[in-house]
Amino acid sequence: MVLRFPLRRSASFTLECRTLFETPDPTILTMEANVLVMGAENVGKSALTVRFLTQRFIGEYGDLESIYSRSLDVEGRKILFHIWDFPSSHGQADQDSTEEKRIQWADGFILVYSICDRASFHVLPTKVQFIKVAKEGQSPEKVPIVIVGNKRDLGHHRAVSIEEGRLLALTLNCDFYEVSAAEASHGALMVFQGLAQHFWQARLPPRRGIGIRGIVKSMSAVFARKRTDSF
Ligand SMILES: Nc1nc2c(ncn2[C@@H]2O[C@H](COP(=O)(O)OP(=O)(O)OP(=O)(O)O)[C@@H](O)[C@H]2O)c(=O)[nH]1
Repeated sequence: MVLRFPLRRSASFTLECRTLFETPDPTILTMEANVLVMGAENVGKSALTVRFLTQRFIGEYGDLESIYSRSLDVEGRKILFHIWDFPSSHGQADQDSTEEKRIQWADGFILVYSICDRASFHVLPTKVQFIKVAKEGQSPEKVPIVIVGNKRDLGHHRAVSIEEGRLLALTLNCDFYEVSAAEASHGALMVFQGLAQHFWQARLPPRRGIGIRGIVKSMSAVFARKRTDSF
């Protein structure tokens, strides 16, 4: 299926998007997940999203709010992402009233900052806290949050070191990537692949250890069989 998405400004782009409904093979495991892209203004939220959707960097993205979809194959499993890209330039009042709604919609979060903009880095702890409060009652494993330091190509304007990014992510129990949406596609892809791994993990039933009872049971079964075999 070829989906046509409105893009910011007058442009539009065409995306080859194979959805779950076109996957007749029942042996392929599939799932859907909603992802919210958050962060301060101008950090590259749209650039990262469009990179993941089209592998392209188009430079200017305007301020259209959109939900995009793309499916991704990860280790033989298919995941359909719905990605809500929200421009931070929208009014603060509007943001406050609808942010909670967007957070409730989302299964996972990408928090973007620019490595050249320290203020965009400083807002992250508050955002993470806001998500955790809104998603209270759900275990952190089920609500993955990824912190992404964007604009890695602008190293000469760097205001946040990679170590600071890593440390913050560690402190907040989030994954961390530093990428350049402008330079390459693999950074955006890694971010979504990482999220996909989390979603699959959360969906798998918790692994139970065999336990002492299980070991005793298995050993008894083996010895019982041996005794029977010797008759
Ligand atoms: N050099 C460089 N510029 C980038 C990168 N990512 C985005 N930009 C530029 O940064 C500016 C903002 O990018 P957007 O993707 O519109 O940022 P945004 O966070 O969606 O901005 P809002 O919609 O205003 O919230 C644009 O001029 C992009 O071309 C990057 O990795 N490197």
